[in-house]
Amino acid sequence: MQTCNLFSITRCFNGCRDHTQVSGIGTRIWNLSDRSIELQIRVGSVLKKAHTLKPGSSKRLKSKKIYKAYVPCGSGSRDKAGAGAGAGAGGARSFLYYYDETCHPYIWVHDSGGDFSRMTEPGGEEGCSRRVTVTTRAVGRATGVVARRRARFKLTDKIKGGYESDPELGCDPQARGAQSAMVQILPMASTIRLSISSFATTRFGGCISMCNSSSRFNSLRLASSGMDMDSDNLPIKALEDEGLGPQSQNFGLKDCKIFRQEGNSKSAKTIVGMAQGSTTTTQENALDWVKSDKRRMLHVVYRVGDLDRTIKFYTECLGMKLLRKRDIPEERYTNAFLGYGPEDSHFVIELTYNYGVDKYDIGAGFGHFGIAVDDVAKTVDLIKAKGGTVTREPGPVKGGKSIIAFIEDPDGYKFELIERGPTPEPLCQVMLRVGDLDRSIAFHEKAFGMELLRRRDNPEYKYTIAMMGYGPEDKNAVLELTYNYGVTEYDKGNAYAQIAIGTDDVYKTAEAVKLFGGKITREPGPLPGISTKITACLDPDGWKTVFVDNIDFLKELE
Ligand SMILES: C[C@@H](O)C(=O)SC[C@H](NC(=O)CC[C@H](N)C(=O)O)C(=O)NCC(=O)O
Ligand SMILES: [Zn+2]
Repeated sequence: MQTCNLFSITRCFNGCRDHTQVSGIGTRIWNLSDRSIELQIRVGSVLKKAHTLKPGSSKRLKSKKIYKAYVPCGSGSRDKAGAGAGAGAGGARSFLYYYDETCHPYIWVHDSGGDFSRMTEPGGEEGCSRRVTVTTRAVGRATGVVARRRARFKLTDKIKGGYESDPELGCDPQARGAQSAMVQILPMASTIRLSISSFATTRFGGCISMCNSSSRFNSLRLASSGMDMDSDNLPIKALEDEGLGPQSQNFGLKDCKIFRQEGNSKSAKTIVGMAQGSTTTTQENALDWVKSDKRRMLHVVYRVGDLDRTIKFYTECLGMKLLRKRDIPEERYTNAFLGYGPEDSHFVIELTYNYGVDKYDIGAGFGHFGIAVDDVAKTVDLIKAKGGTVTREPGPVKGGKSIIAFIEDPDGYKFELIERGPTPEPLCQVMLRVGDLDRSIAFHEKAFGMELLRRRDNPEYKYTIAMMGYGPEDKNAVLELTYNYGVTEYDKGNAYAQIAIGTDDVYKTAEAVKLFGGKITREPGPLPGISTKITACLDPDGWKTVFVDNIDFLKELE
């Protein structure tokens, strides 16, 4: 875990009271590290500005708005999971809000994926304790507040130490003595999960800010102790345990050399170690959440060249029902949903017909869809009678006992017919080929919260399969991952699109995906034109999954 040293100072007027800045004064961000960093200013996920701060240099950001500043901790660094939190160049590791309407050294509010924290100071008195109310709320992208929680913090200022003057700012901090703020965080709310990383001034005068790969799964961490606000002992305890006593919670500037902190390597290592510990905490929090999230495989999406041709085959040969169709002329495509039961309780197929496109390349990575039938031979006979294509006659699977057969639909998609007793989920498999089975199992367990239901190695035929899903294989649709010995990559073609999975929180889901090595290809938020919140991602093999907000999904079906 690398630390970076950022320090901000802003124009103040007199004493340490909350002021609304005169417009145009702005906030100055210092780079106290020994390497250039890129300061990325975004609104939402849109990169508005990028500034390169050389060591010891600073940049004044003129705004009265809350900024979300991406601060890559070390150029090119990536967080442990290998995915940067932001899309920014240089491997932005975390992004921070800062509030530029206070003349106090900044408590950087770590934030990720849409949490929004605003510090407001109800006009404290100079040099005395003040209450800082931090209101955190999880907001969807411009979709308003999802949840609002409050915590009240007691900020006790002790005026001592010294600012370096900053002629540019015209604010001569010397004139009013320096500031350093002792912060005692007395959380009033027991459930708040807020990640505040801070400028912790070590006993040796260094200003160190922790840029941990923050995520929604963080809890409050001063120096990234990973302490959860829910715990009785406060972060202060963790720091004391590490010999970083109360004085280490200065948010202020005491002894802080503006241009180069003389931080003590020991304390830095300690804090870094704590930060690494907190990354584990973060991952543990994410795992817990992912496992507790209400998830279900909703539908599999793929493209066909003739919608009516496919609908006819699926209904007449495979016994599916046409559940609904939707035409999106402005986007020049039509969807048809087919399955063996209603979408609010069954895994279904979402066909996509793009106007004028009658052929797709299925590629080599897509394997098959699995359909459980009570009599494979009978089904095969029906398909043959309808002129369908049978590519593998009914019989026991090679190296196993299950009776299977393979057929192809009009576009060439393979369907495995699997002989099975009555099941609530006849559409029971999506088989995709992967290049590293252990990597794929771990990813689907951690990032998707799936369970490894079955793993079967077939050395005779040089392949291994793993069944992953959210419930028993005979009652739920599963993702069948197939590894062929020695094959690490497949051409994915352009026909198969993705699986859609339901979730209670697309924002947290996206964070967990990033945390465990997935790539977010569509930031969480509402689809244009409809309010359904989704996020899209790629797994380590490049297979796409879309997560859909459970409540929005049901509203779409109404
Ligand atoms: C468990 C059941 O749903 C299966 O899909 S296993 C079927 C078996 N799979 C493979 O052979 C996978 C490896 C293959 N090289 C591939 O990449 O698809 C299969 O297809 N067996 C064929 C048979 O005739 O039994
Ligand atoms: Zn299969």
